[in-house]
Amino acid sequence: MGLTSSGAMRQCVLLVLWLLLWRLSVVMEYAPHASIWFPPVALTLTALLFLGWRACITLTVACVLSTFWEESIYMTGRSIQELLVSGSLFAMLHVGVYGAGAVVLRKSLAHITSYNLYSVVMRFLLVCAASTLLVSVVGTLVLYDGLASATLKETLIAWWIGDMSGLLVMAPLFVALFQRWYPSRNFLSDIAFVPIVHANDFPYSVKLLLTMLGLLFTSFAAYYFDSPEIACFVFFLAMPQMWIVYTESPFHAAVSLALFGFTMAGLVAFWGIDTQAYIFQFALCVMACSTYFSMAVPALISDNHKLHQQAHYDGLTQAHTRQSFFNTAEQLTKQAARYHESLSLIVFDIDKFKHINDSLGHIVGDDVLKAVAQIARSECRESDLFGRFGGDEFLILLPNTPLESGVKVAEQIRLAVSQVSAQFDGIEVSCSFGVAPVLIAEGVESAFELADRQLLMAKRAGRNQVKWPQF
Ligand SMILES: Nc1nc2c(ncn2[C@@H]2O[C@H](COP(=O)(O)OP(=O)(O)OP(=O)(O)O)[C@@H](O)[C@H]2O)c(=O)[nH]1
Repeated sequence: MGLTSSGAMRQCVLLVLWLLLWRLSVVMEYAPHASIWFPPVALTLTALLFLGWRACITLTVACVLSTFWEESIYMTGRSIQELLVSGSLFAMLHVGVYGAGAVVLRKSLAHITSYNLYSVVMRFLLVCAASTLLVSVVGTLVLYDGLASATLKETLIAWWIGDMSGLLVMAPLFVALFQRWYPSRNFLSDIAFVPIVHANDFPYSVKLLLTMLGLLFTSFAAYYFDSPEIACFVFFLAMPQMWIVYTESPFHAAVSLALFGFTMAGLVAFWGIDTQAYIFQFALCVMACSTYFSMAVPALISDNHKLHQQAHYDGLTQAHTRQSFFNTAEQLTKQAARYHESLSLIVFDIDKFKHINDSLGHIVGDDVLKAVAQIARSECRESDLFGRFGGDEFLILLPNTPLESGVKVAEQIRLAVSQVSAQFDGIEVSCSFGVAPVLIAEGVESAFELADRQLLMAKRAGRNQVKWPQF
């Protein structure tokens, strides 16, 4: 019952929202009955994508109601029967063609990743262009006096551009919103990346404000000077939009595009610059296409960052992986040679860790590993290099540290590890340590062999102790 009523509620929201968007589109009416900014089409495609045939009835009702509403605005004197026929034809065309578009897109949206983003974008753009062209041609010929219409060309082009810009600009935002309502659909989930940005980047609101001010200024100048050349400056606003695309989430990019579309439609209507409306609409379409193709770049950067993290840091303990540890240690050794500094290497291993795993399970074992790693790190300096050799064995490279100081650090860690026992209901947790100096001429690998031998001696001597070579 709860599900049914929430489903009915969503259908009502869909109906009201569609009609409101339809009413808004009238502000950009360019030719009789054709607006060059028609956002309800994006809601149609998205609803059909997510709800399939369940959206058809609601959208059909919306199309018929909009025909009656249109009549109340334009008073063309059509009878109720004529309005019903006209509304039904509009609904069949609108729902039928965009429904077919939704079927084509459904599969590709479910398998979208940053690697195939460009091909999905290409498919989306083709579906947008083809479906809007088909709807506008058939719609103009069937619904508005056919070839005899005195405004055939104007109506057709306005209808096509209006539907196309509405679809291009609003569909991603609606997909993101519907995704929240219907999480099981899982569209776009693989490109829900967090962009990598510099700490000193400006906040989203500033970028958005800049774009809106640019739009306000350009539209005012186009109105004031009544100049299509000046209106062309709107293409430059692709720059702040690209800034948003590269540094913000895909959702933020979709919001800014939608906001740009709505504000632009409002400003063109407000200033009454209908003659330049096409320039603004083309700029909007170009901006939308650039936005989608450019999204691949931050998505790939984000993927790259994730891969880099996985390659360099162990997922469980956040210590450097073995490979990353030895690569970085090599660099630090070269630096130490340059400045005639000493380096020490600590190798340590949890005592009888197999027993902890076997008696308490691997999940607790993992928690012990994490806790030991955290304690060891807390005893180190920022400049020390902490790595996981594998299993329960860890490595610490201590720059600018002679062997005696390295032994002291190992001893501190050994004492601190006893705190871990308290965290795990008194399980005995201890570690054995081997410490060795890193001799510049011999490198880190041989220091590791030496320290590892000391660790073995510590194990043989009864564990929970630190061993180092006596020179
Ligand atoms: N929970 C968990 N266990 C791991 C992980 N990696 C390795 N191990 C286990 O850690 C244990 C390592 O045992 P060893 O170091 O060989 O021996 P030990 O029991 O610690 O004995 P000593 O080192 O001689 O004190 C093995 O049982 C591995 O299966 C891990 O990521 N998580």
